[in-house]
Amino acid sequence: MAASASSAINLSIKPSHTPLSWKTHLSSTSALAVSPLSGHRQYPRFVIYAVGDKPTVLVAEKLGEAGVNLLKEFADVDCSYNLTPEELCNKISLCDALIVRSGTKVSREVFESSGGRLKVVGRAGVGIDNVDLAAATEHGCLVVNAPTANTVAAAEHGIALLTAMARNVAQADASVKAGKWLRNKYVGVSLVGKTLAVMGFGKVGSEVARRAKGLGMHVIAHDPYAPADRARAIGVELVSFDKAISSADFISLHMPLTPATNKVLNDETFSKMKKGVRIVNVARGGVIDEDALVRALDAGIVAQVALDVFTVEPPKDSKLVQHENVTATPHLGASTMEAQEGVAIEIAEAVVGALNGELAATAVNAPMVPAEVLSELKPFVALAEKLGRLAVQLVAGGSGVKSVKVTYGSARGPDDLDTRLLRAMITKGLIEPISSSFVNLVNADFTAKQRGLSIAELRSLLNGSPESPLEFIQVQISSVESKFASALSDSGEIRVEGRVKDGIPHLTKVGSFEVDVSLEGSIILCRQVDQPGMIGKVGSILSEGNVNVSFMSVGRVAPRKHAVMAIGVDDQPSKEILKRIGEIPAVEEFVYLKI
Ligand SMILES: NC(=O)c1ccc[n+]([C@@H]2O[C@H](COP(=O)([O-])OP(=O)(O)OC[C@H]3O[C@@H](n4cnc5c(N)ncnc54)[C@H](O)[C@@H]3O)[C@@H](O)[C@H]2O)c1
Ligand SMILES: O=C(O)[C@H](O)COP(=O)(O)O
Repeated sequence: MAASASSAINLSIKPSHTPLSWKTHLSSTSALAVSPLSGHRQYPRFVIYAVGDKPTVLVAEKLGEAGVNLLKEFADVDCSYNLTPEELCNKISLCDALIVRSGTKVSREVFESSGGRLKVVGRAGVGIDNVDLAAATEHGCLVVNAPTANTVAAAEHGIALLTAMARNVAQADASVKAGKWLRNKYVGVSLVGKTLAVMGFGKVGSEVARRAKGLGMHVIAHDPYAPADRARAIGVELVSFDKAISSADFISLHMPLTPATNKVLNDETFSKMKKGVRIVNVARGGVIDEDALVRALDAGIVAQVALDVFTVEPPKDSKLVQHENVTATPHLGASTMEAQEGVAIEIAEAVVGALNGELAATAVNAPMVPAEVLSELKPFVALAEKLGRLAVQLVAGGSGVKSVKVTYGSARGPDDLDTRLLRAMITKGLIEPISSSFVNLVNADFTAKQRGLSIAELRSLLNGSPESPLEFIQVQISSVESKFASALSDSGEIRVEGRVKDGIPHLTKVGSFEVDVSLEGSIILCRQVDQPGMIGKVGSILSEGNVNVSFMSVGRVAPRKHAVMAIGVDDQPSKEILKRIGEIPAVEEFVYLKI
């Protein structure tokens, strides 16, 4: 019985017409592909490769050996470093996955050149500012990163730069090697008791803070999104941006490069800093306006800076790098043996998993669905796509679909049901039969929006056991004509509804007729005047055409009135066979639908 949630329409799930159904043959569900990596769950709808096929992975920057070996167990691996943008674009149409570090620009042209083959970009590291995410999403290409394995390495490099800068290690080393002995020139400053402002209190920032506290520094941090309890646990005060930069003796940058952080250190913000401030940047070069930094160094506002990252790498502006108060390293933050092995394994597992159809835990441009949730939802995900496919094929002149309403009937509360995956698959089912678009979890929302297709999701909160995540999914398409008028609900929308039975998706309602047919193979829907012998007549025409019937079900209003017969068929009936079904006198309308 349906109790309507505040956002849900009030649905009656009490059968209005009793379905009569029997099964002539039920094929077993196809076996799941086996991953070479143990412990990975498989999700057949996203599997891209048939058994025996090997995808090709292009590794465009040096990757730790353990990661390359892992990739080789599953894929043909092409390690080609230092490709020009043109060479990358030329190669990419032969690749299913691409792995890069920060040195390769994965531009829109790369996605456009891939001809739809590129399915995954793996960023062997944290920052994804070198990947055009919008273009990736538009092309249905998943982007994954390796966000944890280089955290400690980056934090250690930040501390190395902080201490080296304070004691002029790099400059003094160069002068000794040049035969000089300048003990008075390279007098440094102490760290103990000084205030360090950590800008960006994420993984690296908090590890830097922890270490700086160990050096006796007073640490404050600015991060609009950081949880206060994490800061409290480390003994760090979270403060505003202005307070952080104006009270710091040292500033260490650890935020991502985003439109909000682009050139966040500029003439105006330098002018708010304490005279003689010292700055470390192991985040991204673009967070500093480099011309303004040279001015601040020349004016003595900034006494020293230590830079691991630059707006353009390698840096072209020798004025900054050559400045005597600048210590520079060539983007070495993640470059320890340990971090590179860790990152390589992290990204190889993510890429192989994604190519195998798993939803990556480190997906950057797709919803992350925990494995337990995924395994529960798996049969409903298949149902969702099939209902989308059926519904759109019922539209007369398919491409006019603009407004779709999806109702999820569930005894679970709205917070316990993540529908993003279901919505994506319904979208895939709605769009793919009527277009040449390739739709997946990554680009489903984008593709729907681009086509002007709006999908409204509603919940029907049911009483009963919440053991199963869903009882039914209903897809309704409004403001269209149907090529099978019986699929229209009383309110004039095309309506199909399905359930999962014994792990298999079933069609359970068409318009206001209750049916029960397993969603495998294809379906013939046929409206007839309910009378004896109809099932036999249709069945024998199909058997004369050598069409194997897998399932039949009749939903009727009342005995001897209208009925809708749903027939599951394994083989595609010829036009002649379909014509003969249409010619049975009691048949009022029929439609053949590919699932
Ligand atoms: N130099 C290197 O080799 C190297 C190595 C690792 C990471 N990094 C870079 O370091 C940065 C941090 O990496 P992470 O792993 O700690 O990432 P993270 O996502 O764990 O942390 C980033 C933090 O920045 C915060 N943030 C976002 N916008 C902000 C803003 N406007 N102001 C202040 N804080 C803001 C976020 O809330 C988050 O807490 C990234 O830019 C990454 O690319 C560089
Ligand atoms: O964002 C990152 O992970 C770091 O900047 C490391 O970049 P890299 O992989 O090029 O060393």
